[in-house]
Amino acid sequence: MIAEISMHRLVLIGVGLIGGSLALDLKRAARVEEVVGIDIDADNLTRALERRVIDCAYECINAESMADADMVLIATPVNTLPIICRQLAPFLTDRCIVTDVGSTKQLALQAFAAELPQHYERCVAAHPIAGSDRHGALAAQFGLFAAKKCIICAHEQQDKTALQAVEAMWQAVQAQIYHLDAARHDAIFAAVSHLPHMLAYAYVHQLAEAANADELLQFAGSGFRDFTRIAASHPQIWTDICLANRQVLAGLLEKQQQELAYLKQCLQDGDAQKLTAFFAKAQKIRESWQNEQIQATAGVPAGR
Ligand SMILES: NC(=O)c1ccc[n+]([C@@H]2O[C@H](COP(=O)([O-])OP(=O)(O)OC[C@H]3O[C@@H](n4cnc5c(N)ncnc54)[C@H](O)[C@@H]3O)[C@@H](O)[C@H]2O)c1
Ligand SMILES: O=C(O)C(=O)C[C@]1(C(=O)O)C=C[C@@H](O)C=C1
Repeated sequence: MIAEISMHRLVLIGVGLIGGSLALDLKRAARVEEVVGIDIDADNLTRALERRVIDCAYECINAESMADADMVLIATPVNTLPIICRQLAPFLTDRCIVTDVGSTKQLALQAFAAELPQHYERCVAAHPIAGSDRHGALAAQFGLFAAKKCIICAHEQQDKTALQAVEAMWQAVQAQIYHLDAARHDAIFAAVSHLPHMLAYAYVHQLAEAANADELLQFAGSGFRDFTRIAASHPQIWTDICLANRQVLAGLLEKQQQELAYLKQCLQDGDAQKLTAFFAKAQKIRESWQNEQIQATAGVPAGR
């Protein structure tokens, strides 16, 4: 059992879907007295204040916005981490913890090590496996992380109390903590998150490039909706993720082409047996994954 967390001031950099949702839950659970929001989008900050996601707003990192921070949570596109860490450096007190929520973790650890060497021990790389295709402060919601996994990629110089504080923060919003090495994390999420996003984007492009694209979209139903939901995700967020993980991802795209080539061959051969076997194997895997998800979330209060 991890100790409870109680913060006076949390500085949230990037007041969007993930950072905003975490702020809402921490405030509701009375684990933080004040959330300071920093974001480059002034309109987004206004919406965040209106929705009480944050208590005060700043458009830049400076002595005033960073004053008395117990923890800094970076929830911006992953490519912004190095510059944000560089900007933070002069304002971090010894006790302040720095953490992030980015979808790729080797880049986060590299940014912490390169830009915050004096503070590296108190930098904790984390990644909640929860989200949606929406973005910005208006998308922030209560209960987003309940019964969801949160991966922590601790490093070799990790300060134990900083690690425990970040674990306690995610436990306070009902996330389940898992630990992974950063390279392993990036390889896993290339396969189960980044690749499906690229495939959904590619498929939407294939439709859009057809001569009768409007007609195709007019008749698209729930199969189209379910397969392409994630193609509505924020372009900058996903450009950064895919580029940060490009090596593993390129290999997986190559493998996907082999799967498609196999399917094409089955069609050309009119091989119903092979096709059915292929679909049946996928169906079984998908069904058992779904059953495990249902069991894992059993008992989570409704409306979360
Ligand atoms: N969307 C998901 O499903 C999901 C899930 C888990 C983790 N993540 C990770 O969480 C992070 C945030 O994603 P999100 O979905 O909340 O995005 P979002 O677009 O909802 O929020 C990001 C916010 O960061 C702000 N921002 C961008 N650059 C900035 C900068 N240099 N300084 C300050 N603010 C800046 C944007 O204006 C925006 O308000 C990303 O690193 C992403 O990889 C996303
Ligand atoms: O639900 C979605 O829309 C998501 O894309 C969530 C999702 C995922 O791929 O599972 C996206 C990125 C993350 O880093 C974690 C979760």
